[in-house]
Amino acid sequence: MTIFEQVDLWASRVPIDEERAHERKEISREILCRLNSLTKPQGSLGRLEDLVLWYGLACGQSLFPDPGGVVCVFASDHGIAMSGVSAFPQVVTVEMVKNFANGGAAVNVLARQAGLELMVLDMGVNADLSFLPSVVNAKVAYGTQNFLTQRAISPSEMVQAMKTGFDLSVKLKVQGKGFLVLGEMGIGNTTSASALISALLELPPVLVTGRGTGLDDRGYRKKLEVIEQALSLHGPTISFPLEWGMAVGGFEIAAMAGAILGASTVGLPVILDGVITSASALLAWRICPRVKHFLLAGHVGHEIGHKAVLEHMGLTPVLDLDLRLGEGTGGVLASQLLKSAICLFHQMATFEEASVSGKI
Ligand SMILES: Cc1cc2ncn([C@H]3O[C@H](COP(=O)(O)O)[C@@H](O)[C@H]3O)c2cc1C
Ligand SMILES: O=C(O)c1cccnc1
Repeated sequence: MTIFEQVDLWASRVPIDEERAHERKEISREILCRLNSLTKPQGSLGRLEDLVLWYGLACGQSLFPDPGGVVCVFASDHGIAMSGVSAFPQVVTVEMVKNFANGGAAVNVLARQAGLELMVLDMGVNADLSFLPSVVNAKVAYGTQNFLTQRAISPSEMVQAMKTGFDLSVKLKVQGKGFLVLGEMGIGNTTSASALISALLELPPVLVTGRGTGLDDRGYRKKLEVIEQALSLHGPTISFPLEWGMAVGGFEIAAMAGAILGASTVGLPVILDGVITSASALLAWRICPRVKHFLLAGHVGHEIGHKAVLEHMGLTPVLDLDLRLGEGTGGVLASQLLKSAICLFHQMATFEEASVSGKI
C-alpha cells in the first residue's frame, strides 16, 4: 500500500457528516434541552454551554460521565535545528524529556493540578531514552533530516509516525479516556510548524512565523530565510498536503496529525495547544476536513502562525493568554474549563428539582 492509500484509508474511517446529521441533531437537542432546564437564565453560561455541546457532539453522546482526560506530549528532534533557527540548542529536547519524566516541567505541574494523566512519547529524540520507563518508545529515527537539503521525513517514516498517533487515540478511547490534550517538545519545531502553515495556507512566511523560544532580530531573519528557502526547494515537487508534511514536518507533528485522525474515527475529543499542535491539526484537516468536529482550540498564543491557523480553520480558542511555551500547557488549562462546564451540566439542579420559578 502506498502512503497515499494508507492515509486515504484512515481518512475514510472518519464518520461522514451526512450520515451523522440526524444523530448530531438529536444530541444537540438533548443537550440544549438539559442546559435550558438548569437553574439559570437560558444561555447565561455563554461559551461554557458551547463547550458542553462540542463535547457531546464529539463523543457522539448526550449522556456522558465527567471525563478523565490525558495529555500526550510527543517529543522529537529536528534536523533543521542545526540551521540556527532556535534560541536554544537541540540538546534541550532530550533534557526536557527527562524533565517531563521527573515531573518538573510546566505541563507536569498543570496536568497534576488538573488531574490529568500525562504520557510522554519519544517519536524521534536524538538519544537513547530506553532507560526512562515512563517514556513510551515510539522512535521513528534519531531526529528528522534537515529540510534545507532534503525532505525531513520519508514516506515510510511518515506512515510509522502517523500510525503511532492513530493507534494511540484508538487505545485511549478503548481505555475510556474522555479527551486527549495534544502537547509537543522538539527544539526547532516552530520552524517546522511555520513552514507547514505557510505552505498549506499559501501565506508568506513572515505572516505566519514568530520568534519561537525567543530569537533575537538576527535569529528571526535567519528563521524566515530558512523557511523561504525550504518552501522554494520543495514547492515545485509537491502537489498534496501530506507531501508538505513529509517535506518540512516533524515526527511529533506527523504523530499528532495521526492522533487527530484516529481520535476522529473513534469519537475521542481532542484539545489543541499551541502553534505546533495547530499545524498538525491543519495537516489532518487538509487530509480529512471532517476532523474539525473533534477539535477544540485550547488557546491562541503569541506566535502569529497560531492565530492564522485557527482563523483559517474557523476554530475559536477557549483562552487567550499570550502563551508561547507549547508542551500542551494551554490545552491543559483549557481542559479545566471544559471540565467545569461538564460538571455544571451534570450537577446543577433543574428549575423543577429546585422549585425555582421560570421566566415570566
Ligand atoms: C526549556 C524549554 C522548554 C520548552 N518547553 C516547550 N518548549 C517549546 O519550544 C520549542 C520550540 O521552539 P523553537 O522552535 O524556538 O525551538 C518546542 O520544543 C516547544 O514545545 C520549550 C523550549 C525550551 C527552551
Ligand atoms: O505556541 C507554541 O506552541 C510555542 C511557541 C513557542 C515555542 N514553543 C511553542
